[in-house]
Amino acid sequence: MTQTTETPMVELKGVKKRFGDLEVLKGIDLRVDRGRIISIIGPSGSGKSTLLRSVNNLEVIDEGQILLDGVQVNRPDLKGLAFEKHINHIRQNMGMVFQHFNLFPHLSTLENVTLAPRKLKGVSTSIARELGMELLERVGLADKAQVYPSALSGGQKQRVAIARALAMQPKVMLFDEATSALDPELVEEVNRVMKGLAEEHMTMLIVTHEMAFARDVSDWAMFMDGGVVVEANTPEHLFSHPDQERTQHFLRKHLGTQG
Ligand SMILES: Nc1ncnc2c1ncn2[C@@H]1O[C@H](COP(=O)(O)OP(=O)(O)OP(=O)(O)O)[C@@H](O)[C@H]1O
Repeated sequence: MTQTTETPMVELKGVKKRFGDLEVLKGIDLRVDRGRIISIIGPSGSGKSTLLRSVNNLEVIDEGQILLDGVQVNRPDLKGLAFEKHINHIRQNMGMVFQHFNLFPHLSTLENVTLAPRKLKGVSTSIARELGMELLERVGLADKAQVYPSALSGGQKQRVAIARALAMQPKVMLFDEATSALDPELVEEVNRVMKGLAEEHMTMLIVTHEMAFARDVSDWAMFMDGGVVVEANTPEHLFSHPDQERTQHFLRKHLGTQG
């Protein structure tokens, strides 16, 4: 990707992570400029989720550096409350969407969206509701504001989860297989919302098994295998004529059915 002198929105330098004897990330470098969309693809177990979860410190890395807009996320020098304060501040700037929506079942759709701005940012209830309704409108669910999650389809739940993540007005959105748990007919409605964010130049890191979506939506695509970045390039290049045999083999298997 063309490098600019601008501070990257997200930067990883030599990131390593192990679980016991298993080294899952073996020194990852990545630079994501403002407004860019990066998709991360690769076989199951290659470390994609661990990488994404490390970005907002849901996994604590063993070595290397992660920076958000120039501010170091991992801070092994900070302990206890000082670290809690630091990481809470960082997380306010990152929206994360998981495979399983993790909505609060006892809160309405609108309350799910307004909770974090009210509790973490001290936004007044009326302003939070106004913003919440705008976001529900944006994901096409304004008419479901008063409904509880149990009455929503998987695709609708995921769209609420996206609205909830956007409510903190994050600098970057992280998507960890956001459509993997959905029935095929519900995938498109979530993809549409993600494409809308891409058009608005939201910075996004997307871990996905959907090759066609990754090819269409991202500015840069990264193929991981065995905890390393095997190959990274524009989606046009990576998906059409990958340089590495491992990438070719993976895409032959996956694009054959989805492209
Ligand atoms: N908390 C954990 N404790 C121990 N091992 C873990 C933990 N989380 C992940 N792993 C292991 O780390 C490796 C990478 O997992 P990760 O979930 O990052 O892969 P992935 O590429 O996202 O896979 P998938 O596409 O199946 O989600 C796997 O071998 C997994 O079993």
